[in-house]
Amino acid sequence: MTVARTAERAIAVAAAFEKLAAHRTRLEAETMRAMFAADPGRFGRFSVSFEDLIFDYSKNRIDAAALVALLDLARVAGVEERRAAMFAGERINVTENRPVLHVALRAAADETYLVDGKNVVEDVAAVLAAMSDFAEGVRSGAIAGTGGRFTDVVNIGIGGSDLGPAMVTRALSPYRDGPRLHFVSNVDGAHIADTLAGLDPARTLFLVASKTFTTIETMTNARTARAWIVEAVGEAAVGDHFAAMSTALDKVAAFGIDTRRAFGFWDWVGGRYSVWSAIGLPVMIAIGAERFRSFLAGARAIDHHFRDAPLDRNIPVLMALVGIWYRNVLGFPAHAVLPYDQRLERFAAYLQQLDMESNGKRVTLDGRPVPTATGPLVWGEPGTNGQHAFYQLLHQGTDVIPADFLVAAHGHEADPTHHDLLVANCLAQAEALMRGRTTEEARAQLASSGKAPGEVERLALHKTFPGNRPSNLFLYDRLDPYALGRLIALYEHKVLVQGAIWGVNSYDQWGVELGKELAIELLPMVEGKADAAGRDASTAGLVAAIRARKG
Ligand SMILES: O=P(O)(O)OC[C@H]1O[C@](O)(CO)[C@@H](O)[C@@H]1O
Repeated sequence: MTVARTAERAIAVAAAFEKLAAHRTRLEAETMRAMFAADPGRFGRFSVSFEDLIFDYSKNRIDAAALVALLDLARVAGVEERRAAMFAGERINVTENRPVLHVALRAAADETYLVDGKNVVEDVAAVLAAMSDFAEGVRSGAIAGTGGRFTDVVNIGIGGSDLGPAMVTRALSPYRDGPRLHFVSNVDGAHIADTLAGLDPARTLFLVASKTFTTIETMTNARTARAWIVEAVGEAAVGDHFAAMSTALDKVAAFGIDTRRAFGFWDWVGGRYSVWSAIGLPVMIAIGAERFRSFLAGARAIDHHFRDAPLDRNIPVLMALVGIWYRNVLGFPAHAVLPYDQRLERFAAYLQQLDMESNGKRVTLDGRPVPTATGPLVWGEPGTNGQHAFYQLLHQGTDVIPADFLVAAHGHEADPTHHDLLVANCLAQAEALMRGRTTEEARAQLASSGKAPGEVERLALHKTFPGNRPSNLFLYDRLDPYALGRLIALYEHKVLVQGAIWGVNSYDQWGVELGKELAIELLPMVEGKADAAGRDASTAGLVAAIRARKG
């Protein structure tokens, strides 16, 4: 099976996009408000239920005919082939010559995922068992520091070795009953200094998380942590206070971490897809091995849905197609992620890496320029906070920014007062974006509030909301480990579908390299060990200014 884009396929994709342009012209004359008024069955037709999860995509500027055209695009672009190739363990990460098999990390024991003919599910199970022993040992106190039971665990990692576990442990705080967790990612010494302030070295465990075990931020922070332990409790204690998660176990050993405390994973796991692997160890320490397995099971349920559901009932496929419609057909540059859940405060940051590092690409699998726009800017904050910050622009700004709302029917707190208000706000925002308020309605409201006719006219346009602003809404019972696993997997598979349509490799990230290389070149100049001759005038000028200030 080939995942490369043949000339015939590129022509078919271009033709499918042309057809979509015709649907855009027709739908530009429509509003969602009118479509809802004309069709009481719209919610049923444009939503998909999976277990307790509802994916409502009815508040989008699409109709049945446009959806059919989008599904055709998915077919001609080879989405089904790319999906099959991923599940089959083919090397769909063509620039690094690797399979992409994060689905194997959450496989059931009786499933088979092959890499070069070998079923990797057994290896995954072995690491999970070792992680479980270690995590439960830390939680029970059987594995302790030189000063007794660990009170604090510090994960040192960045990107995929930080964002996943940090987001998930925050999201699942009602399920946390292990030691306190901290995450250090930034090379800015402030991050580790502020984190370690107040911690007891004798009761602190460090987890050094790095797929490559070469990332300069992580290695720098790990060395600082090591020095902190050595200074407080001595060189001999280092072994008791460190563990590591990596694909490079030789480098872990070279760093001086006991390989019995090193948890491995494989090069077919991308960093931004690695929270299900050993990189999830801090999550397991926080919530326990059993709940971690439930997190994996949620993702597995979505893997099966993605693999088996017909395209027109397939939630990740629909998420992707709606996104393609806005990005490529209507030309909207951004996508907002708006969880109505304070504990999902890191969710948008997590999705930024997942989506933007995956599909922020400009060439196709065979190295030609992509003929369409690719990944949008992904950003967001939890509601209701965002409502009092940037929603003004969402409602009345000159750009249209499609949004995903996420909300649970139940909160974890006993008193439902807050949660009911939260849910009402979430529904209200989605409704307001869709419906808007016409100038006539604004006038009527101003008049009924007693404003003089002149004031009514002066303010009516300011109080007009254009509406017709799209959103998806994910509703589920409760944000438990299983539900969170499902949500993340939905977005992972959305990325695959969009990457297949754009014809890009969603699984490399060469775009992060240049800055890293230049930082290494610039370091001696910042340190004053080399001069900046030959750099551009701005960089050289700034280096000189920094040197002058450092004295
Ligand atoms: O886990 P590592 O190898 O330290 O890499 C950290 C992060 O750096 C990147 O390679 C580039 O930013 C990410 O893809 C990755 O998640």
